[in-house]
Amino acid sequence: MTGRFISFEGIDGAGKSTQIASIAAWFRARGDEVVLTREPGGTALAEQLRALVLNQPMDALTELLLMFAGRRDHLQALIQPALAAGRTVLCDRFTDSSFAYQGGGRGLPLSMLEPLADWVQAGTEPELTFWFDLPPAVAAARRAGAREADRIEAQQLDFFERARAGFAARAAQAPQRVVRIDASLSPDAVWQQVEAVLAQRYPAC
Ligand SMILES: Nc1ncnc2c1ncn2[C@@H]1O[C@H](COP(=O)(O)OP(=O)(O)OP(=O)(O)O)[C@@H](O)[C@H]1O
Ligand SMILES: Cc1cn([C@H]2C[C@H](O)[C@@H](COP(=O)(O)O)O2)c(=O)[nH]c1=O
Repeated sequence: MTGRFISFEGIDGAGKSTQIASIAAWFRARGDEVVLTREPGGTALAEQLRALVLNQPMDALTELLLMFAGRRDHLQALIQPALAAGRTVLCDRFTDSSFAYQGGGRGLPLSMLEPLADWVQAGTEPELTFWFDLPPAVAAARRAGAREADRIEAQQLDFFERARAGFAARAAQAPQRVVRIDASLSPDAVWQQVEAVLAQRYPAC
């Protein structure tokens, strides 16, 4: 793997999408070729799975399997070829979201998630993950002003509390990879934190 693989995580409404455009611009200014992508989704097949998983009723295990099925296609068809070509892949959500939402939120056991992550990723892991962290009530207020809720966004606050705890557990397990950003601040203050991490991790040559 020669390119950079960076992921962005957090509960719905944390402000990931708002920051990713600036992050893409930061890497492009350094001369990187940037690929912006997302999960669930990122390929034609995975986008079809996204439409199903965000809108159709299903049980938690089906939801988990569809997330990982889409991830497999996304890795094979888009992420791994882009990394092999030396590109910088910026991915709005990746496997940490499965641990937070299907593990924490839905309560599926880690013993179910861990082997799936191993099989599907086969060693491909983000080198850096920004975790945009904020209280679920603040995120819910932001979402309410922005758009209509999908099947997962329509969950109650306690679901997002468990998902937030799931992200915290992932950050504690991988402190070198996962950087917590205080996402409750203004967009400018959030950007200052992100930019400081980028400047420290990727100093100018
Ligand atoms: N730091 C911020 N302070 C206040 N509002 C914000 C901030 N960042 C983003 N917002 C607003 O909150 C809403 C959600 O932001 P955004 O879509 O970036 O979140 P997200 O993490 O990408 O959400 P999702 O994961 O559900 O797609 C938008 O209306 C956006 O303008
Ligand atoms: C990758 C992934 C995502 N989810 C959830 C998290 C969000 O509620 C939606 C995606 O919506 P977004 O607006 O694009 O953030 O999917 C999940 O539950 N499990 C996953 O693995």
